[in-house]
Amino acid sequence: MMADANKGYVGPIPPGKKIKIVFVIGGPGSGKGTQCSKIVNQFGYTHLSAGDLLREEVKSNTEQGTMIQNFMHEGKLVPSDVSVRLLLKAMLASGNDKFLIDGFPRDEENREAYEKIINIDPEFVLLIDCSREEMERRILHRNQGRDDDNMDTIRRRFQVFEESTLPVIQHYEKMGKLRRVDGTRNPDMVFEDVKAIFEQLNTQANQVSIAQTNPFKRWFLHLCCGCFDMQDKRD
Ligand SMILES: Nc1ncnc2c1ncn2[C@@H]1O[C@H](COP(=O)(O)OP(=O)(O)OP(=O)(O)O)[C@@H](O)[C@H]1O
Ligand SMILES: Nc1ccn([C@@H]2O[C@H](COP(=O)(O)O)[C@@H](O)[C@H]2O)c(=O)n1
Repeated sequence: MMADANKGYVGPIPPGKKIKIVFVIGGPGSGKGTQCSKIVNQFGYTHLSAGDLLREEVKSNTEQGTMIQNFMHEGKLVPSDVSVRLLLKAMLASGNDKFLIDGFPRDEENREAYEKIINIDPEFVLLIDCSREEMERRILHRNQGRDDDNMDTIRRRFQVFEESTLPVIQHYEKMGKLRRVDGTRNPDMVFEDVKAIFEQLNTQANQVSIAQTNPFKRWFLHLCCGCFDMQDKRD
């Protein structure tokens, strides 16, 4: 039971502190970063983009930075232990207890490394669904000077999404953790659906905390909405 006792706790984060993780995934240019900024403003999460953390590391001019740059230039996935450790470091530095992890996990290896190193079950996985033509159009108009926003690399990034990320999506779908939104509409319309998903999570969390603190309300909630059995998995 030792491993279970540590499950969910990241390094010096005190045991008992509840950490909320939401993964945000979708194809390249589907609007993950755009929706994450809106979620941060409204719901107070810390936004950690795996791609941004890797781009920051490239700027460090270290051997690891050069290795990362080569992978990114080819549109390939950087070895998972590198991206997971960058995420862990950023989580520890943030002081927040709610994280949006954007662009992660991108493949089964990412997911397994996360489960080995961080191992906090995501509350849910938000999938921003978008057609390939629309994603391509957005990336080609993005104009942020990204080294990987060129046609050759974009093609490779789409291939990685279709071959490696789809199995991760299927995994979370089977677990009942996937929340899919139609990302082809304008950003505010997409956010309406995203907002509803986060509000539902808050409502569930409130019901659980009321249920845990007050036996009468616990019984009452049981009668009203059957949430008596809802348990925080990490308790
Ligand atoms: N719903 C939308 N409708 C139209 N344009 C959008 C929408 N969402 C984002 N965009 C634009 O499309 C481009 C890509 O968006 P964004 O960077 O948020 O996508 P992403 O999924 O994070 O991309 P990547 O995976 O390549 O980092 C940006 O220029 C952004 O302004
Ligand atoms: N889990 C990840 C995420 C990203 N990468 C690399 O970064 C590139 C850009 O990612 P964006 O999310 O910013 O589009 C991506 O093409 C990969 O090269 C990664 O390796 N692992």
